[in-house]
Amino acid sequence: MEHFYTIQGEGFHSGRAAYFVRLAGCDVGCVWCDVKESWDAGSHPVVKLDALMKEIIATKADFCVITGGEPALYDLTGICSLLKRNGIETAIETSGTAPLAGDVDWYCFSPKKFKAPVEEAYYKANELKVVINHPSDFSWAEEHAVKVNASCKLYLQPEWSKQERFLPQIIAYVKENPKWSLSLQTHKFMNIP
Ligand SMILES: C[S@@+](CC[C@H](N)C(=O)[O-])C[C@H]1O[C@@H](n2cnc3c(N)ncnc32)[C@H](O)[C@@H]1O
Ligand SMILES: Nc1nc2[nH]cc(C(=O)O)c2c(=O)[nH]1
Ligand code: SF4
Ligand SMILES: [Mg+2]
Repeated sequence: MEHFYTIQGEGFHSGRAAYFVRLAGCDVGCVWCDVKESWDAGSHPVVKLDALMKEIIATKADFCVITGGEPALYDLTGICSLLKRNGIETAIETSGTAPLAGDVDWYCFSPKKFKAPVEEAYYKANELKVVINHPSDFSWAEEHAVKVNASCKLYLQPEWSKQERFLPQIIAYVKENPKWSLSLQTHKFMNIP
């Protein structure tokens, strides 16, 4: 759908320079999704992998985030190995609803109520990032936290349009449950992609 060099705004790698590759197509359908225009893969142009790699390598990026849409719908073996061969670390942002084909260095798992994740998401996850959109999402987040591997980092991220309502609750929750950290979509505050 689009590709751009920016700052990772969310989660563990927040603040780090990152080249984003956003693949179009998603079958999850979150009501609050902030990139609904990514859902229809057919409405975006196909980009050749070698051309994309040239654009990435032309920057100083040492980190590439593959997102979407739902990037795990695609076989990412080729893009991941090309990035690795060029010394670029890879990360994926995924709802974990499809098994991942491709070797990534960082797996950010953001489960959704709208479609159940596959079991491999729980052991592959380096980071569990749960969007808080309803008071019941705190206990829902805990249901996933007990299933992820022991070294997985845990984040709660307010749904962007409900930040004013949920931020105080997330702050109080993280203070009571310090295994969780707060993740904000800092790129939106900075008005960068
Ligand atoms: C747009 S999604 C694309 C990757 C993948 N489909 C997923 O959901 O993880 C990227 C990240 O943005 C989060 N996100 C999407 N819409 C959001 C919103 N309105 N507020 C906060 N986070 C949101 C998702 O949960 C996910 O962690
Ligand atoms: N700067 C920036 N950071 C991000 N982290 C995750 C994003 C995503 O949409 O997957 C995202 C995004 O769209 N922009
Ligand atoms: S899974 Fe990700 S891209 Fe798909 S609708 Fe949900 S937030 Fe949007
Ligand atoms: Mg985003």
